[in-house]
Amino acid sequence: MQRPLIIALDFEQKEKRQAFLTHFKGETLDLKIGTEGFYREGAGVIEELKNQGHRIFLDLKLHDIPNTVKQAMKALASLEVDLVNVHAAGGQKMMAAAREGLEAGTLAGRERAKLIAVTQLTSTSEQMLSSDLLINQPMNEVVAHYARVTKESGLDGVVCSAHEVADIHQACGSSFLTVTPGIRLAGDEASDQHRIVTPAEAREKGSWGIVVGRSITKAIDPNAAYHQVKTEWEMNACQTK
Ligand SMILES: O=c1ccn([C@@H]2O[C@H](COP(=O)(O)O)[C@@H](O)[C@H]2O)c(=O)[nH]1
Repeated sequence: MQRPLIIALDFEQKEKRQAFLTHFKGETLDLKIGTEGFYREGAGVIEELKNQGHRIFLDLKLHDIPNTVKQAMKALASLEVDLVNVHAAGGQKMMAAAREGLEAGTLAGRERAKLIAVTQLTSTSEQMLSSDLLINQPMNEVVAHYARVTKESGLDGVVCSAHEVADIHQACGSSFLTVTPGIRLAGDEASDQHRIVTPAEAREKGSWGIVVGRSITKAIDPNAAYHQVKTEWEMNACQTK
């Protein structure tokens, strides 16, 4: 994956996911399978999408004791996806164990999947951080701290909102990966997301990759919406060169 625009394939039925992809015949995509799709369809969905040539972010956000996460990552490594993740809230030992498991499960001669950690969900607001999680620090400082711990644990990057990318780059260096969901085309509903930006803003703020679900999957013309997002995301890149 190179500065990917990742489509979140969140559908309540396999048939709906498959119908959605008919809008993209002949295009190679960066796709995200999350808990909804993986719990329903199992590993078969990964195989199907890989056979079609797509690159995969398996977004299961593992969060458990270190040994359990290590063994789960070892098992997930056999799926040979491109990007996997854990929750940074699991702590340094858990994240280091995730990396060990991923390395142990990656076949010799194959490239290890990139491993990233969720800092604070993009559906979490500053107010929720303090009232629900009892974290009484500003969001950008909390996210930058989680990113620092993630880097010290040997991971490749984090999931965050684009609003925190500058602070993460300052704390961890600009080559540390920042994958940012919470992307909306101008005028689209935020729904359950709180820390949102447009694709152009994400690029301006320095996101490495963006994750886009409903702005594309719920669009009347998903292919047109995808290319609108892609143009905003890439056009900006040319301007900032
Ligand atoms: O902090 C996070 C981590 C993961 N996600 C996932 O990204 C997509 C976003 O979907 P939209 O429809 O564009 O809101 C979804 O699959 C989440 O599970 C996130 O939003 N925030």
